[in-house]
Amino acid sequence: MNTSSRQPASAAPLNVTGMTVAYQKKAVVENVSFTLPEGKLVALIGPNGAGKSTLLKAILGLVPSISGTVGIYGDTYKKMRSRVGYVPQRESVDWDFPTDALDVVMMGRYGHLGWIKRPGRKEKELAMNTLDKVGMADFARRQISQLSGGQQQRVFLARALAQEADLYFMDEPFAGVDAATEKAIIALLGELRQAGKTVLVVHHDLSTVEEYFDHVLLLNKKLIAEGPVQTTFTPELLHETYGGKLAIVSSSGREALVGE
Ligand SMILES: Nc1ncnc2c1ncn2[C@@H]1O[C@H](COP(=O)(O)OP(=O)(O)OP(=O)(O)O)[C@@H](O)[C@H]1O
Repeated sequence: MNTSSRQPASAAPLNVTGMTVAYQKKAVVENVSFTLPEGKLVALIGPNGAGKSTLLKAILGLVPSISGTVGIYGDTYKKMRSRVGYVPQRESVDWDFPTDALDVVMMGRYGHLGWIKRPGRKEKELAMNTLDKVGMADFARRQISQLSGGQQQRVFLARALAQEADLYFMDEPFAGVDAATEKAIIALLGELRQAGKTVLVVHHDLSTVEEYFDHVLLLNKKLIAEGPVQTTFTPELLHETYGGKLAIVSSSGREALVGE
């Protein structure tokens, strides 16, 4: 049996080693190394300016890194692109771009289709199904500029789902969404985990980390710690990550941790 072109079954969804990224020669991500376990929901947390978005973008080759390697299922991102889904930060998207919700979701299928083939009925159906999943089927033909912030976020999640990726990166999917959208996103994350997908989420609300996530990466330019939430999301490591910017408050009898 020729298995030379196959990846070992044990290759981790994501393996980053020695990642350093600088803007104008100033390092904002420094020597970061970690491996993500398969089938987990992982929170990437740290104070404003800690380098969270930059780290995601460097992994995806959207900003250049000074040093470091990225392995995705044991291969390069370029080769594994179709297995990766990315939900960018909402502010980084040009919402005036003249396109409707359904077309945005169909863009998620291009990796499967190649650029030459035009999406057909099957692709459209799949895109409609994912819009339906995020409660946006009625808005399929609405221009994205005419959607609310939470609706735009749902459309981008639908696009990532339509990609049928195995490893997802989401940059603050909960930012500025209402309680219903937050619930919808959490349900989706649960479904992805159920299906064995791995999801790395930049997250700000420390009070929900324990409830939503399995695993956590604590970043402040350097990686302070990473591991299961139970052993890594500790007051000591959070203080180390956030420094004086962290306040601990009591909420419903339980100690909750609040970021900036
Ligand atoms: N294009 C850029 N050019 C120069 N500096 C940048 C650029 N993008 C980000 N930075 C700087 O790099 C640092 C890390 O920014 P980044 O957006 O990665 O942090 P973050 O942890 O995602 O922050 P936040 O939680 O506020 O979104 C910050 O000091 C920021 O000002």
